[in-house]
Amino acid sequence: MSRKIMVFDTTLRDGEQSPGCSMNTEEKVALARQLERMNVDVIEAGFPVASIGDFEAVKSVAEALDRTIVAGLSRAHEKDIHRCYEAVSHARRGRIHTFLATSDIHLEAKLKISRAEALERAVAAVKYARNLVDDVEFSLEDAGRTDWDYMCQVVEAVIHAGAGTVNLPDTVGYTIPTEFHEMISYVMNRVPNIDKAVISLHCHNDLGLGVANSLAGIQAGAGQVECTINGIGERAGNAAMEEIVMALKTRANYFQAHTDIVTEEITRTSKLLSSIIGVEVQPNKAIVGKNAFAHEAGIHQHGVLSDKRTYEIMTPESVGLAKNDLVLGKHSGRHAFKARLEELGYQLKPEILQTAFEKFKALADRKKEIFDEDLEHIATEGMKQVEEWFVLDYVGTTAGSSIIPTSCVTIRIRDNGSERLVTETAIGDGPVEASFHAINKATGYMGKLLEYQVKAVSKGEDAVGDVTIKIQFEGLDRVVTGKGSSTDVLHGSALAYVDAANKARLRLDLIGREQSGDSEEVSEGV
Ligand SMILES: CC(=O)SCCNC(=O)CCNC(=O)[C@H](O)C(C)(C)COP(=O)(O)OP(=O)(O)OC[C@H]1O[C@@H](n2cnc3c(N)ncnc32)[C@H](O)[C@@H]1OP(=O)(O)O
Ligand SMILES: CC(C)C(=O)C(=O)O
Repeated sequence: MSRKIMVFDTTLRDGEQSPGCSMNTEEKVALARQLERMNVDVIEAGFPVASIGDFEAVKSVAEALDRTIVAGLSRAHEKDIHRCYEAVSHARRGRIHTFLATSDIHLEAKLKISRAEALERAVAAVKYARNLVDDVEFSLEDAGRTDWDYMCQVVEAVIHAGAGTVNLPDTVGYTIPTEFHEMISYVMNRVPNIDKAVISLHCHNDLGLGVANSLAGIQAGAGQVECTINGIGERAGNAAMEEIVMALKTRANYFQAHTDIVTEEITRTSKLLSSIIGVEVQPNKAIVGKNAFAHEAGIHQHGVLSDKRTYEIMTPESVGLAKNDLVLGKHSGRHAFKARLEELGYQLKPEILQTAFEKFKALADRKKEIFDEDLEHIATEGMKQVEEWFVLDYVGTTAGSSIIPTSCVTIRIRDNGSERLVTETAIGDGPVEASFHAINKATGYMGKLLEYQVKAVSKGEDAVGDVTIKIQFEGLDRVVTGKGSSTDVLHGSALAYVDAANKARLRLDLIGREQSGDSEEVSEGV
């Protein structure tokens, strides 16, 4: 008999902890909808006490979903748990996920409390959460380095206190598969009330073993696995959902376990995430890498031509790689546009859809054919939803082998209902850098370029170039991602930089409001 394994997706929480992978509320909701379409069982949408923006995002995801359980994370503190409750209570099915570290290194060096005190706090946190909601998960942070007998005591106590799910994370990716299998088996066999809760796994990838450990834990009897799309997450990332799901599907007989994930949605979800965070997966990444189903060598090609099963252990179609031939163009209307976007996983609000449709028409006038990549790009642009204080009015550059690259920009600055135009000129090592310097001068926001990526998002000579940049602005606590696109790379780069400046301005505004205790509803844009 095949056991059902619950899939707990934490792309929007642990995944978002990857540097430069922050998402705004609109983006989180779009991804959450796609995750629901994929049929994940639980979506962890954020850490509500962390900021007003995170709270709003969890609340909005909770409101947007129809059937998936929406979880929020909280420390083992009443204030955190209550804030989490305020956000997840908007879901049809809300879960409070609370945690406390249990390894001696974390207890002694970080929390500075004894094992007995940690046990007491864990139980108190679960009881407090259970008074608010029925569905409570407790995580023993750094379980991978926790003493096994103490771990069993904590697991037994939190189940007794009302936790329906108990998570045993390998927080720092320290364990190896055989050892992790033994650890989970130990807990499953020793804890007397273990059948009253689902045991969950949450494996990090510091030694590249996140997926292997997750599969070992499933074999040992765990009923829930926590993971992220594309394996994004703190440090080296989390176990990649697509790899776990396809391993269980491809080796179903071996594992005698399955998930309810609609695997044909995997590619679409992976691409949606990449386009939101501006981070591509490596070409040789299992399941979702560009080369995952490509065959280059003659012997392989010969084999595949004879019978695909010689070199393919799963079909590209099973992960949603089937080619779509529907081409939209300038004669297409709103219905076809909306329908295709929905097929691609984008359900945009009517006002965003209208702007996206206008952009699509403008692009269709310039390009012969519009491909899915163009549509994905337009939809992602629409989801940015960042209030625009700065709008690029003009950018012009001069460059060549014997002139110093110089750029002139005009920025429209909107503030409190008024508008003014500011024009600045600057030089740089290249034309792109010159335009960034000129934008710094015009906006007054001084940024330093950390990463620059340009990619043709569609096919043909008239392809749209998608520019993604990561900028560290002075006075800002995090790196900001800016995106811009144009058939002209210099124009796309300037648009990306202005986008980043708008996000920096929004973030500084948000920090100002949090410091002044103003909890008026805002959504975080970076
Ligand atoms: C393994 C994981 O991924 S855990 C999740 C990690 N994610 C995050 O931390 C993102 C969200 N975090 C935040 O926004 C902030 O850290 C906050 C709002 C939670 C706390 O901010 P601050 O109050 O400024 O505290 P700071 O982050 O500097 O330190 C953490 C504090 O929480 C305590 N703490 C850490 N884990 C827990 C826990 N599970 N339960 C209770 N307290 C905890 C630490 O001991 C420390 O306490 P102290 O301030 O009394 O020394
Ligand atoms: C809080 C828990 C689930 C976590 O993220 C970890 O241990 O890595």
